[in-house]
Amino acid sequence: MALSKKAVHFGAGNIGRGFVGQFLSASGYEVVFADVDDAVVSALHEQGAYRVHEIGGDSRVLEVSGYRALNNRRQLDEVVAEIATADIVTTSVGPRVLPSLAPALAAGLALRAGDRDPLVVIACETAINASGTLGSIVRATDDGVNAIWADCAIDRIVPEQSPGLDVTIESFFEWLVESGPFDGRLALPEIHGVTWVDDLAPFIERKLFTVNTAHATAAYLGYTRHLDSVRESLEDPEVHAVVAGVLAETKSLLVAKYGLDPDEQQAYIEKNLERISNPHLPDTTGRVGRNPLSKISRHERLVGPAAQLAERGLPSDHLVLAVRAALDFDVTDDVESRELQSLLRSGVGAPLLTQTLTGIYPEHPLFPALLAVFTDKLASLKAEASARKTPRPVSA
Ligand SMILES: NC(=O)c1ccc[n+]([C@@H]2O[C@H](COP(=O)([O-])OP(=O)(O)OC[C@H]3O[C@@H](n4cnc5c(N)ncnc54)[C@H](O)[C@@H]3O)[C@@H](O)[C@H]2O)c1
Ligand SMILES: O=P(O)(O)OC[C@@H](O)[C@@H](O)[C@H](O)[C@H](O)CO
Repeated sequence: MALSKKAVHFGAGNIGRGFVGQFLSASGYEVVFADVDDAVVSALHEQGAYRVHEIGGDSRVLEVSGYRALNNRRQLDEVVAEIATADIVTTSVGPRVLPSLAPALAAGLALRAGDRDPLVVIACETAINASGTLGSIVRATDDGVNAIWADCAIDRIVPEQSPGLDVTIESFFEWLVESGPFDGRLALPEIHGVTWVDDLAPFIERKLFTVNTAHATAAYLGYTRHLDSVRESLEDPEVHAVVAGVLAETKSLLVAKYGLDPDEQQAYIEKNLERISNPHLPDTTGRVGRNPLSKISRHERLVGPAAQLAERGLPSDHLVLAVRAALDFDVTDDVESRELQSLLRSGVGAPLLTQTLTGIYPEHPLFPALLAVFTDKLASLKAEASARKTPRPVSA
């Protein structure tokens, strides 16, 4: 049976195959995956189906089939043509890659027939204002594009996977999409699992500053203790205390900023601590700590809440400790980790590194604490280097 609705999904990775693609397919969309990884695209094409294993209270296995798959580097024209006739475009490529999708979207929108409904674009990344940012890049080339850019908060833990297309995923999910941008131009699309909200800001900050702040803190502190899994990391009493500390700090921010009920936020914290230490879903400090440069940037899960707390005169010491631990993250197959480690060893001083990497400048109340963190890291690198140079005494 031909499906009448079409979705193009960029990024057929963990969240793309395991969550967004599966939900769109279950909602009656023909899904066209677009990815730059030849192996993933070929496997999707050749296998024609894959399975999603949901682990948790209601464990079950779901099969996804009936999709198509294209390589948006090698088959760009075909992807552009698919966008021109799609109802919806979703993404899960990572916030740093997201802007690079703008030319394909702009080209697809330029080809779109004038009488078609607006294209709905939902960037499903862990980032604030991801769809809006993508929209502003596309609109900078053509302000008249016929599209609705709807931001979302997407929450579901998909750890590193075994080779192959199947995805093992927690059964819990939350996918909140803002309804405001539709503004009477188009009925809200029927997508299984989506909750439409008028004001996304409190939800996205609550998710990013609770789930992802706790996750990143456990990952970075665990990594410095040579622990491989987030669960093991949370079992370490010192790490647990810092994670509890960051959660208390972000709670005080969320309560002050959005008037959240403190007991409800505490219940949300407890539920998420259980989720991130789920024994059935082993997650690694390497995956959760990936892209440390992004994670210590100005509006992200560590510096973002710490800066807002400092502006309100509230403490953020635990968040600052997590930033310090992030500077130790040194994983060779993570590009940002290599970039971070080389910047820390480049001879640039602590004040400039603090400003460039965190986006916090000397006039900001958080600056002294972050400067102390970078100063401490540079001092420890210097001490390590001089220990390597000092010849060991010859034993008698
Ligand atoms: N894994 C999770 O628990 C989870 C949960 C919620 C949200 N997210 C968010 O989803 C996004 C992706 O995370 P993931 O865990 O699925 O990562 P992933 O690495 O498993 O998947 C990313 C996919 O994007 C593809 N890709 C990279 N550049 C591309 C490009 N230019 N065009 C098309 N495809 C491209 C990669 O080949 C890969 O298949 C991130 O923003 C992440 O924060 C992840
Ligand atoms: O995807 P990242 O790198 O932004 O963050 C790593 C994890 O915290 C993240 O993937 C969570 O598992 C996810 O955000 C849960 O919804």
